[in-house]
Amino acid sequence: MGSSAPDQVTTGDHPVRAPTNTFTPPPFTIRSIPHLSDYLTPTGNHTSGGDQTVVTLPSLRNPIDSNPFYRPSSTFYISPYEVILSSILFDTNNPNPSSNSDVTHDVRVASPIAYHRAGPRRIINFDPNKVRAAIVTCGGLCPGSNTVIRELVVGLNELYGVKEIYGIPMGYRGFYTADPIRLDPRTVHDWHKKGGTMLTTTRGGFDLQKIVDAIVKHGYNQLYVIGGDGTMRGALDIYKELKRRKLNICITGVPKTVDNDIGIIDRSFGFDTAVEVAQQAINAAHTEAESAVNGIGLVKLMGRSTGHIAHHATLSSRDVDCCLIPELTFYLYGKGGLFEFIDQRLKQKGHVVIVVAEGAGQDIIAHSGKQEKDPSGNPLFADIGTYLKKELKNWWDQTHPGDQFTVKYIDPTYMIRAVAANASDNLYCTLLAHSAIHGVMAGYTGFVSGPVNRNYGYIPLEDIAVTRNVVDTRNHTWAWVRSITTQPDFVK
Ligand SMILES: Nc1ncnc2c1ncn2[C@@H]1O[C@H](COP(=O)(O)OP(=O)(O)O)[C@@H](O)[C@H]1O
Ligand SMILES: O=P(O)(O)OC[C@H]1O[C@](O)(COP(=O)(O)O)[C@@H](O)[C@@H]1O
Ligand SMILES: [Mg+2]
Repeated sequence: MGSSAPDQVTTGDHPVRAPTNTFTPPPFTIRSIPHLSDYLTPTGNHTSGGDQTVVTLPSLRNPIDSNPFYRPSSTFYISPYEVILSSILFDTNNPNPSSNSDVTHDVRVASPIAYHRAGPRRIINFDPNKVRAAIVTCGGLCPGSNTVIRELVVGLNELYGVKEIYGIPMGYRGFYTADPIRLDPRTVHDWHKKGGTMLTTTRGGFDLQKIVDAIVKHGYNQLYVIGGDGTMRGALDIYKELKRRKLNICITGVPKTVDNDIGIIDRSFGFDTAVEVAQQAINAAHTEAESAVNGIGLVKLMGRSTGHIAHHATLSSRDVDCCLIPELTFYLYGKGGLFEFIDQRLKQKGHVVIVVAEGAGQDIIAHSGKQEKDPSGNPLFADIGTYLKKELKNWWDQTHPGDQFTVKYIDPTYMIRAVAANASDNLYCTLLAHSAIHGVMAGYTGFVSGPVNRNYGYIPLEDIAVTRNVVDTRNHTWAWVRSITTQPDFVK
């Protein structure tokens, strides 16, 4: 059988050798981080709500200067001029990629955003002896939350000498319903080895005025909020209210989401750990399917509106025949559908492993009534796993009556997030916590810390609250999934 020759390239568009030339990157826009001095005068008198109050923002040398463990070098402190680019890919042949409609989804952008670099500042705006820090965890569990809490407590104490640190139980509602827990390095010393959150967490209960009133009542002046997309939207509201009331209180977010659905940052902490634990479920499904006659191993993984865990678990495993995520529309019956693919795969190798994200395929499940929501307003989805299991059996009975067939459905749900962080997530949590502390001690507020192109930056809460990180099914990593699984693209 003769092989056909590849198409001849006749244009000069794709030179064989990489061209070298000079290239001027497009201009980038620097995102400023809110600072207390935006609405408080550093040294003077200040009017607040009709009352004459004196607000002083002290300018102090960073106490790390005199910390015997650090010996800061000339490059130790981060200057306000150091920034990180959000996009580090450029098409040197097309400086204005957004003008090309074929690449509108491309990460190469005409005008990248730049974020300020995270890290210690030479001058700080808090007297460590007057800091009362509060730490709260909100939303679902995520491996590493306890590490972030631990490192916030230890970092505040050991880097800056802060002594008054409190944990807020029960998430946002805990500000106005629960007694704070005093935290010190001894209390938290082994928390990085524990899953969950030692502070406890809840969904819902976000009452802005009650929360801010409680913050004022307790005299907190630094707020560290660990949570996901919902929590960050709440933190933005708190920041705006603190600013409206002209309060000398900083708030920062530490982005936590096992689903990895927060945008701008490279990935969220706990995600790596969750993908690692998901391998155990996929391995079990593979073993069960392989040992059966016409065996199907079906694994449902977390991922409410994004399929990152399923996507990465599939790429890591290599045993998966089909990966279904919320970003991918699919159908079961007919040509090019899931069941046709499964039929072919069973004939080829006798078993099939399917990984499905919990938010996938909601459109194919018949719904009755209105969408249920959790106390935070997140949609509560129908169980795609049990639905697929039932439909698979119906389909098989109709198309292969009497033939052996087994579906083993594994739903590890909370097992992938209710674990302690792995080594790389633990390290990541430490850097996040320290970045947050350095920013707040320098008077920055309304920001989150996170890795942007592998450098830690400060990103305004305003930006984080509106971005979402979804799986791009048009890019190379999804193409890689398809090449591993050879699953259909479900285009009718
Ligand atoms: N749009 C919003 N504005 C203010 N608070 C919110 C918003 N969305 C969620 N929250 C609050 O943030 C907290 C956590 O939200 P949730 O969506 O459950 O988890 P996560 O932050 O992990 O995504 C809850 O207390 C919820 O009430
Ligand atoms: O049953 P719970 O605790 O509400 O959590 C379930 C949800 O939590 C998640 O892990 C996401 O949680 P967050 O948005 O809080 O990070 C989803 O994948 C899942 O749907
Ligand atoms: Mg969320």
